[in-house]
Amino acid sequence: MAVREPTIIKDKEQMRRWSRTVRAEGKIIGLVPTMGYLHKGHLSLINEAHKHAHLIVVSIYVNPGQFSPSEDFATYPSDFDGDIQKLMSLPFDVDVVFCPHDLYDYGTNSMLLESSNSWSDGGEETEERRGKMVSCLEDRGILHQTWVRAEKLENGLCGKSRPLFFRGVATVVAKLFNIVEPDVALFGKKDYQQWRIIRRMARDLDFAVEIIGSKIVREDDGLAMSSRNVYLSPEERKKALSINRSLSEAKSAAEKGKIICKELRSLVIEAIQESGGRVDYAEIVDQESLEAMEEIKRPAVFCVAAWFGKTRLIDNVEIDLSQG
Ligand SMILES: Nc1ncnc2c1ncn2[C@@H]1O[C@H](COP(=O)(O)OP(=O)(O)OP(=O)(O)O)[C@@H](O)[C@H]1O
Ligand SMILES: CC(C)(CO)[C@@H](O)C(=O)[O-]
Ligand code: BAL
Repeated sequence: MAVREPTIIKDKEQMRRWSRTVRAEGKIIGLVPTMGYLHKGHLSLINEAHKHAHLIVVSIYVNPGQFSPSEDFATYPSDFDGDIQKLMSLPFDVDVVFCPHDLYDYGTNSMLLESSNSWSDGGEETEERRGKMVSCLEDRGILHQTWVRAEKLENGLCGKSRPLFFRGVATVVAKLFNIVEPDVALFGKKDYQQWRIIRRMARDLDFAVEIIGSKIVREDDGLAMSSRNVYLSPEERKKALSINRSLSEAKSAAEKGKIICKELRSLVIEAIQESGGRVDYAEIVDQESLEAMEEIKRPAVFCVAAWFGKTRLIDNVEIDLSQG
């Protein structure tokens, strides 16, 4: 069990002061960015951070910049007290929980924060403006106008159905890096594309942060842990097992020599559809570039997103046939 409760920091200046003070003492800082409602997947990232850093910061922030107005920003699950209890159950101390009220500049439009679906400039809400792609952030009226984009990596997979998602993720992670100034940051490979984009961003923009990807943590029955699993009915949850099951079958088939991606994709798509899921995508892509491939001849990752009822789940499996 942890000995000390984490210090809760809500203010970004205070967060930066804390980091700079401990850095001056020679401490290595590890950051684990999250949106809260912690589960064992998050705790595994924190465990990993503990191996690489002297001090650990866990951020909890549901970022309006990465949700579209039709997504679940307003209802995203949260349980702050439960999260702190889970952190206290770790065999070491988490030093800081950084949970800013907001990370964006709403200027004089702060009132709009309270009501969604409002435009920032008081202009008329026309169909044309509604049709424009906006995140919850723009929908609520902000002064923010600088975005980080990984122009190629963000296009496929989740980027197709969530066109502004990775812009929001990369930007908020860049902000967190600038505020917390960590030496190392941990991301889960469950969100494979996100992890690759953050790595690329850190490299392209010279962030002095080592980005570590951590393996997917699963429930005993194989379902990838995810905060959104809480939305699933017991029946949908059972059906959702088809994702991991079919991905594992596809990996075994590839290891036995079935390397044509079209065939492997059909196997997974059919299994998910038969179980009652709706496939958003099932793609086999290069692990680095995330470009689709026709045959598995280099390290690949098979990524899936599928809907079960109103819940969209993602999962993936790495397939590297050179690993014997
Ligand atoms: N099962 C998991 N195994 C490993 N890492 C995970 C797992 N689930 C989430 N993470 C990682 O935890 C970090 C914070 O993720 P987040 O707070 O969005 O949780 P989540 O469970 O992925 O939520 P959501 O259901 O909204 O996708 C991310 O780096 C994410 O990849
Ligand atoms: C990385 C992240 C914390 C940025 O908001 C979020 O996308 C998540 O929880 O995976
Ligand atoms: N786990 C990444 C955050 C999201 O899917 O909204």
